[in-house]
Amino acid sequence: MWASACEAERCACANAMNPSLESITRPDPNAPLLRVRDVVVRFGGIVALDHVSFDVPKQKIVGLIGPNGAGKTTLFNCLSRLYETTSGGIELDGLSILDLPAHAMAARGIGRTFQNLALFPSATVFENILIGCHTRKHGNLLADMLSLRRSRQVNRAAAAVANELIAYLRLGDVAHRKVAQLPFGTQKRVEFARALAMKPRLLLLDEPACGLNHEEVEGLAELIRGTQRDFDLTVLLVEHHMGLVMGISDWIVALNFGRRIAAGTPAQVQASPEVIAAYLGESK
Ligand SMILES: Nc1ncnc2c1ncn2[C@@H]1O[C@H](COP(=O)(O)OP(=O)(O)OP(=O)(O)O)[C@@H](O)[C@H]1O
Repeated sequence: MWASACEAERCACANAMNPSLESITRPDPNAPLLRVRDVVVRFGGIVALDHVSFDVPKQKIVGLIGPNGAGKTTLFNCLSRLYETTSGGIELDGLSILDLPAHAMAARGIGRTFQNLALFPSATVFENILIGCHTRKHGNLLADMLSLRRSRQVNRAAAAVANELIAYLRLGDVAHRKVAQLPFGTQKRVEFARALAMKPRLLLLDEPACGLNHEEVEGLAELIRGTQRDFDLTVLLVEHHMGLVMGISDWIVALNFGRRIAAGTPAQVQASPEVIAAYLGESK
């Protein structure tokens, strides 16, 4: 929906800094958006991720599965820069993210939802989504503060994006209600909208089906597919709900005890003896 605008904005910034950089840094359109290479994370004696490697191709939905304690959340936390890797590399569009702080990830194009919602419960739906719009902003803050006109323009643009997302996610009826007063399924849609407000290229969804009923999970599958298409998104999805993850993913990566045990299409991964053993509790 607006990925091309983001790309143009990014190129304009790069050219303004140094025109000669454009030819050097021009992204390969066929390269994966995300590369995870040989990532190790240790917590004392626990090896949460053990030399994990995989790619997430542009504009695909990739599911990350594995039994409890497999290392899925640890990997998400590395991608959000909430955890440090012990070793290995993570690149977004060919550039390492490992030297960036967590607060820079939205501007870099990574948006995220959380397993246990991370909304502001006493703020309204509109305000929560507006926060997402401002989270991504990476212009010249001092110049904006000094210019009332510019600041008004920025706020108007953010409000327009928030209202667009409220309409897209059919949240119009509750736009000015406090999030704490809303059912859990609706709160999940608000968190989804807030993540989209950051205009991510890579959207990380952490167990979006958790706590939803059967009907809501069906709606969620349509929402993820539709959003991926309409916003040209690349999605990495951690999910225990096998019906959802197998139904919507183009590619699946399976972890167990911190190791990658399978990667392939949903059919290939479902047939993998290592995956079957891991879910039956037979794997080491
Ligand atoms: N901050 C931490 N400190 C110590 N150990 C941790 C920490 N975070 C995760 N671990 C450990 O790392 C391993 C992987 O945990 P992680 O939460 O990543 O698994 P998961 O696949 O997300 O599990 P679940 O599906 O239950 O959420 C587990 O053994 C866990 O106890």
